[in-house]
Amino acid sequence: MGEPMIEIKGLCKSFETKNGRVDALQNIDLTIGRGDIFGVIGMSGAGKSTLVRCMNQLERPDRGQVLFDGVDLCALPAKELRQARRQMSMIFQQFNLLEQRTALQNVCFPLEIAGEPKENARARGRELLQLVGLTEREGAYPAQLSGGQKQRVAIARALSTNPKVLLCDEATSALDPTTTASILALLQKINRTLGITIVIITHEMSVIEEICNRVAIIDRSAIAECGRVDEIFQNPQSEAARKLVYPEGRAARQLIGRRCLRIVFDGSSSFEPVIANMVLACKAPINILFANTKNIEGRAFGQMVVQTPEDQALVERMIRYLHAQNLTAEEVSGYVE
Ligand SMILES: Nc1ncnc2c1ncn2[C@@H]1O[C@H](COP(=O)(O)OP(=O)(O)OP(=O)(O)O)[C@@H](O)[C@H]1O
Repeated sequence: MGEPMIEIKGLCKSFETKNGRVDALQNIDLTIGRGDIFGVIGMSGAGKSTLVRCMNQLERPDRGQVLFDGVDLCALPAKELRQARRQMSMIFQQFNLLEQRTALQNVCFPLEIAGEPKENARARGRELLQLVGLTEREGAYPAQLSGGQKQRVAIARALSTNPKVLLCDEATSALDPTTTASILALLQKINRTLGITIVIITHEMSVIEEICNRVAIIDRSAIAECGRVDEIFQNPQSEAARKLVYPEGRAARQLIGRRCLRIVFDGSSSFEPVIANMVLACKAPINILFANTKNIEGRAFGQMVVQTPEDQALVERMIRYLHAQNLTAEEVSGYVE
C-alpha cells in the first residue's frame, strides 16, 4: 500500500428510526492507499453505503475521524468541506444525470457551478467524453443513452473537477455483465493513467476480483477483514470472507465429506494443462465438485474444489504436483463453517 489517501479512525454512525436506534457503523478503522483500487464488500444492510457517505461527509459520523490526504474532514467548517469534497467525486448505481441536459452539458455542470468560463468547461468536457469513449454522443440526452453510456457520462462528470478520489457506490449493479466489464476496464484505465484512487462499493465478489487490489469486508456494521484481494481470496480468515469467497459454499460443503482438494488459481497458470496434467501425472481420476473460475486472456483465476480417490499417498502426490505448479492447494475434507 502506498501512503494513505483516506484514513478512517474509530468511526461510528447510528440512525434513530421509529423502530429504535440502528448502529450502521461501529468503530471502523480503515486505510485506503494513494493509487489503490479499494473494494468495500458486504451483504445488503451491512453498512457499505453509510461508510462511503461518511467518507465524503454526505453523512456526518457520530464519532471518529475521516482523514482525506491528511486533513480531518469531520473537523472542517462548511466552506472548506465543500472545497475538499470537490476532490472526492462520486458515481452511483442510478447514474443521477440531469435529464434535461445533453451528455456534454452534464459533464460541464460541476465546472459551471465552480464558475469556470463556459468555453473552458466545454473544452474540458469534450476531453473527458473522449476519455470515456463517448465523443460521438456529446449531444445525446440521457434518455437516448444506454445504461453503460450513462455511467460513462457520470464518470466523465465526476472527473471534471480533477478529483484525487473517485467513490463508486454500486456503480455497475444496474448493468449487464458485458457492460459491467467495460465500465470496470474504464475505471482501471482511469486509475492507471490519471493516478486517481478509486473506492468501489459492491455486493459482488466478481467486481472485487476483477479490478481491486485491496478490499475491506464489512459485516453487520463492522470490518470483518481487510487486506490484499489475492491474499483474502486464497486464505479467507473470517466467516464473512469465506461466505464471499465460496458464494455457493453451502452447496459445495454439502458435497464435501470425502477427500477433497481446494485449488486456487491466481492467474499464473491456465486450467486445462494443469488439471489434465495432474490427472495424467498422478494416474488418478478427479471429480470437479465446485468451480468458480474464469479465464482471462488464457490465464486462470478463481478456485475449484475437486474430489479425489480415498488414497492418502495419492492426495499428497496431487498436492505436491499442484504446489510445483505454484498453485495454492489444500485438503478441505470435513471443512465446516
Ligand atoms: N438514513 C437512514 N435512516 C435510518 N436508517 C438508515 C439510514 N441509512 C442507512 N440506514 C440503516 O443502516 C444500515 C446500513 O445501511 P447501508 O445502506 O449503509 O447498508 P448497505 O450495506 O449499503 O446496504 P445495501 O447494499 O442494501 O444498500 C441498515 O440497517 C439501514 O437500514
